[in-house]
Amino acid sequence: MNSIALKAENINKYFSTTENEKFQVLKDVSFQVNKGEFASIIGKSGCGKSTLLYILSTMDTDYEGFLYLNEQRVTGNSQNKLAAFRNEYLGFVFQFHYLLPDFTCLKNVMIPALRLQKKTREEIEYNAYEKLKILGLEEQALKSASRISGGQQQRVAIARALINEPAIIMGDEPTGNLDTKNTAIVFDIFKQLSSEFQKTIITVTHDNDFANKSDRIIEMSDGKII
Ligand SMILES: Nc1ncnc2c1ncn2[C@@H]1O[C@H](COP(=O)(O)OP(=O)(O)OP(=O)(O)O)[C@@H](O)[C@H]1O
Repeated sequence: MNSIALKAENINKYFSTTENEKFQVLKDVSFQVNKGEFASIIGKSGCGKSTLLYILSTMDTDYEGFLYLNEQRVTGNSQNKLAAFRNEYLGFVFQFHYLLPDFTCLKNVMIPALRLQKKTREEIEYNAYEKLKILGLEEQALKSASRISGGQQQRVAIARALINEPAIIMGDEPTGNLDTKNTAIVFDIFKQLSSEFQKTIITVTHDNDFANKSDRIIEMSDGKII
């Protein structure tokens, strides 16, 4: 049987509008994603995708319902415990790469591992090179992040998301800023990460072609999964 990487159980989320009114943005959202599955969350603007991803990423803890990641219940854990959990199990790729422009690509990839302080600097450097190699960027390793193309920058950001060997990679419009060619490259990387390396990928996207090619589409409408 497939093991479950992520399970959302009856998630409700409200935002306060005025003093006495609440607006329900997520309505009884339940679904699960298996280990190694590549899932895309789609739906019209304003349907609640980013709000959901923010909860799934453990960054937002103000919701009703339960969230399980890597077969552990994370709902109700302290902020410190959640931060440690994120460092160990989750990798993030955003629409904008947020690389440090004056640092080399290699250093950018190393930063999350240096912060974790679990390996020696030499080991981390070796691992960062390996990640850049998987992404076809060994020749860019020693260039500053500001001196490579947009597509390459996004691949460095993916390498950085992989450095701590997360079980789950979450993407918020990871191809939103890329042209067709680079979108296809990023798609193929995610596909490879899921099929070859058993990483679970959960990504919000506006790109229906991208979503259609992924293993699984989670479609939302007006705060619900449809
Ligand atoms: N902090 C907030 N306070 C109040 N309402 C919010 C807040 N954040 C989001 N909303 C509302 O919740 C709804 C869902 O927003 P969300 O950003 O999750 O949608 P989305 O599907 O990700 O949209 P998009 O595709 O445009 O990014 C929207 O109506 C939005 O206006």
